[in-house]
Amino acid sequence: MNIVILATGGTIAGVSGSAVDTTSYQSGIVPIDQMLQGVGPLEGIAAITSEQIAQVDSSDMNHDLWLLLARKVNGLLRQADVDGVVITHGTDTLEETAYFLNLVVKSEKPVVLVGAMRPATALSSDGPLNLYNAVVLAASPEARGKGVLVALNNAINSSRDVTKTNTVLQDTFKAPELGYLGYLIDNQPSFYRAPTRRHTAASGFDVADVGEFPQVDILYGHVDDNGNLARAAVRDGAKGLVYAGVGNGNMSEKMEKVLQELQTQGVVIVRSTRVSNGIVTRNGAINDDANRFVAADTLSPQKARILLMLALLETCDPLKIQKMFWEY
Ligand SMILES: NC(=O)C[C@H](N)C(=O)O
Repeated sequence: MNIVILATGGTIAGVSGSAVDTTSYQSGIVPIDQMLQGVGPLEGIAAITSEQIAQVDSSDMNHDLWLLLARKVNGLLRQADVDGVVITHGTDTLEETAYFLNLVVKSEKPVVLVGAMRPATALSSDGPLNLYNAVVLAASPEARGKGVLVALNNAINSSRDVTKTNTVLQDTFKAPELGYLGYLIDNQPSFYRAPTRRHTAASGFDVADVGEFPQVDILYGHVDDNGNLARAAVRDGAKGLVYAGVGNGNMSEKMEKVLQELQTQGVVIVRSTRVSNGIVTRNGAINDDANRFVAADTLSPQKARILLMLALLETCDPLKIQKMFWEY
């Protein structure tokens, strides 16, 4: 088995002043070669090559790095001598990079994102075992065809459904409503379910020739929202807006009027929710047919933004985009 590790930074490569300091440290310091020295047992699992793609805190992840990663991963997975890819990443935006790649990687071969909650210098750092498990997963036949996976803390999650649920604890990556895909314990991945939505080899999205994405902004719903930020985003060039509404993607009459007005100017409006569980149903709380809005299904606002960015490369038709939100 040949596994390539692409390193982008994060806490897994972080350094703190003291071994018991697990929140004030600098992310993205330790190079991947050095990180691998701490994971000796990997030798028995796969032949590893690695490349440092970036060295950032994942709050500084950006679309240019996404495009670079997508091309890199697609190029590697086209090679017959590469069996899978592991990407080390900060945990703050790991779920976004993972879902983006889930939509644009064109291969059935495993792609696994991994990070850590404790810096590399901490007592009981979770990085080395997480990295080891990610390589085990990427080298396993069970991970093929499951889309881009997220593996931390012995749990395997689908990139579509996973989210960071706790700011500081190691047990943070979960798919609270749809559940883990499986566990990875003692070198053995055990899958209990598989993603049903289109991804990777079955995805229609292709970013091979994309230079930049249409601007899509997220707005957070709250009581007495007067729509000023929505208008400002569009003045700033937004072609799409994701509204993290209340409840079932709901909003006040005042906000609905603002978004209707922006929709008639050609801006695509997706209704997601600030609630962490549940589905935003079409024509549920709000009449999407009449407003020409799109319902985000179970995608979180940050994942809805990614799907909308990719969708807008192909169409501005809200009904076609709605279909994508039901398929991906
Ligand atoms: N645990 C982490 O990796 C958090 C860090 N701030 C990052 O996302 O890069």
